[in-house]
Amino acid sequence: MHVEDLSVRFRMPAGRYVEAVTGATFALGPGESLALVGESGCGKSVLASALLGLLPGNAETAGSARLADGLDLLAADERTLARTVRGRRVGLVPQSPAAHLTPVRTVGAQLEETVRELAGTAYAGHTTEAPEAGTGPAAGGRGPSSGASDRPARRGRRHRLAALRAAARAAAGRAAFPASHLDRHPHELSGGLAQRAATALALVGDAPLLLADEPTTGLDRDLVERTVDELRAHTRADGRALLVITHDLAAAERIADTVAVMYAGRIVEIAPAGAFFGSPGPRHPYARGLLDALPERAFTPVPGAPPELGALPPGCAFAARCAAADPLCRTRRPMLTEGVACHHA
Ligand SMILES: Nc1ncnc2c1ncn2[C@@H]1O[C@H](COP(=O)(O)OP(=O)(O)OP(=O)(O)O)[C@@H](O)[C@H]1O
Repeated sequence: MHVEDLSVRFRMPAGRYVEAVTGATFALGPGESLALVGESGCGKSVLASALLGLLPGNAETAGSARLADGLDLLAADERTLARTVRGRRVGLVPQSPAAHLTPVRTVGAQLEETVRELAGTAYAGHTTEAPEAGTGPAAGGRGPSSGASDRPARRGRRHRLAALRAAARAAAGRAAFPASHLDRHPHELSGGLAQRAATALALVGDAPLLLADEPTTGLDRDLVERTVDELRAHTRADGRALLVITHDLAAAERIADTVAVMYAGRIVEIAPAGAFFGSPGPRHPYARGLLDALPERAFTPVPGAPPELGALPPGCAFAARCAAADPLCRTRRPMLTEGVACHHA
């Protein structure tokens, strides 16, 4: 996927705008994983929603987000997005698996339904309770179990059902969800298994791009690591691209090839994960501050708070919190140049 100059703003009353995302540019290839990190409210989820065509009515977008086959996600109409993008070209690993799964249905049933929806006609009719054409009373008064002429139809139906079950089991297997738990409801699952069930749903359509929006929120550290490792494995093994949106830098370090740091709606630094988390480290003062705030590092929070996205300052949005800011920073916005948007990096 190539995202070029993607911007999203929300129209507000009295002609005001909230500039949620401005000029985001990045590329993501097969087998690669990019982590988009930043504090709450910096525009990460809005960017994800833009890629899936899930923005509310007051949103205006600009720029492009092209998939390898040339489809621009920002320009595509709802019908195209619903029929060919969500689940098929872009799989979504949700923020809260428990909320994403339907509580009253077993995991197996949900997987089968997703397989059927995404596969279209291949499994059509498997849930039809009525007898198939030529087998019911209206077709000659014979019950479904009588006569020879209905056998091929029933065999076909049984075959489709078996194929559907097999496809659902295969998806569960790929997400390491145990087949023995397919008949359980979401509330009968541990947090880890619920996460795997949600990942299995995201993998059903075999989408070449996975989008994971805060996939580790609310999980304990062990589970974060397992979830992240599993997502990473799906990317590496199958040549998928993975876009992970997270405020969890430890998870980002574990999963990403590339890190993009967002601040106040803009990507302020984009760097290979090894250089960012290791040596020479981040170049943007905000990115350095994020790492220094980690308990295992200096444990020193970035002072102050980000600006309102509806009232951004004219210069660098981070200037008010930055120890190195000078008059240039307060008046002229730094552009992203060679991976960093800072006058002093
Ligand atoms: N429909 C909307 N109308 C106006 N502003 C909106 C709308 N949706 C989101 N925003 C604003 O866009 C900004 C970015 O929000 P977003 O949810 O993308 O942040 P985030 O970085 O994902 O934060 P979090 O981690 O808390 O989800 C926020 O200031 C939010 O208030």
